[in-house]
Amino acid sequence: MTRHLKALIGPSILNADLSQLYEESQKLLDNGADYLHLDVMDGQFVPNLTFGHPVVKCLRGKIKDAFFETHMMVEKPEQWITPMADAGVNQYTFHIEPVKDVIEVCRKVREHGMKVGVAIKPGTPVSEVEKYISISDMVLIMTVEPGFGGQKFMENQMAKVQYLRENYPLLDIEVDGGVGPSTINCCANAGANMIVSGTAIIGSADQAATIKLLRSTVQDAINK
Ligand SMILES: O=C(CO)[C@H](O)[C@H](O)COP(=O)(O)O
Ligand SMILES: [Co+2]
Repeated sequence: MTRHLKALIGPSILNADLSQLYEESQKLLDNGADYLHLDVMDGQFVPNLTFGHPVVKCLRGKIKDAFFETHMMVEKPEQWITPMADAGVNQYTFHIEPVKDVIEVCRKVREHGMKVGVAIKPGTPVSEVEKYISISDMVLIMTVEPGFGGQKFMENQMAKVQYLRENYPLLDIEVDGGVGPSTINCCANAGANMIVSGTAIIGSADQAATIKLLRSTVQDAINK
């Protein structure tokens, strides 16, 4: 049976009211989110600090079945594989830039029963991540400099998405950073099928309608 690409919308809770992390997360899921994108920052790989596995574990304690993707913007991703797996993470997406042995990290993530995502910053060539496609489940192409939500979308990153889609038709390709109704068309046309959107969804007056718009735009492009 041939695998078909699906349009999946994974809101980032980075700019949500983190004092209401559970309520904000549940609201996104009630409004149709396909998965939750949890931005983990260590203040070293990026100049910002968010939360770690204890918070993810608490959230999993209240939200039993949703798909959790952690976006690991950390200097030592190998250090957090076991704690995040124990916390109930489904997909462990890490940046390859600080890692010496990416293959070993991918292997360890899978050994812990999580799906593997490999991520690159805007300044990293797509050839750097292409090497790891055969041992990962998804590629994340950052469309902002990682570290903060609410930044301007970097359209010049679409060439990487287009290259990957043309060469790997069934690969899950995620974009993350400044994605919303005004930028979704170029993401969909370039070939992204997994969409992280934070500010545009969190700040939306109608989250369900925004999620629906993002998903239908991408699914229409896939079906073309
Ligand atoms: O990884 C991230 C920043 O490093 C966030 O996931 C991303 O910024 C999403 O938020 P927004 O849609 O507001 O840009
Ligand atoms: Co992110």
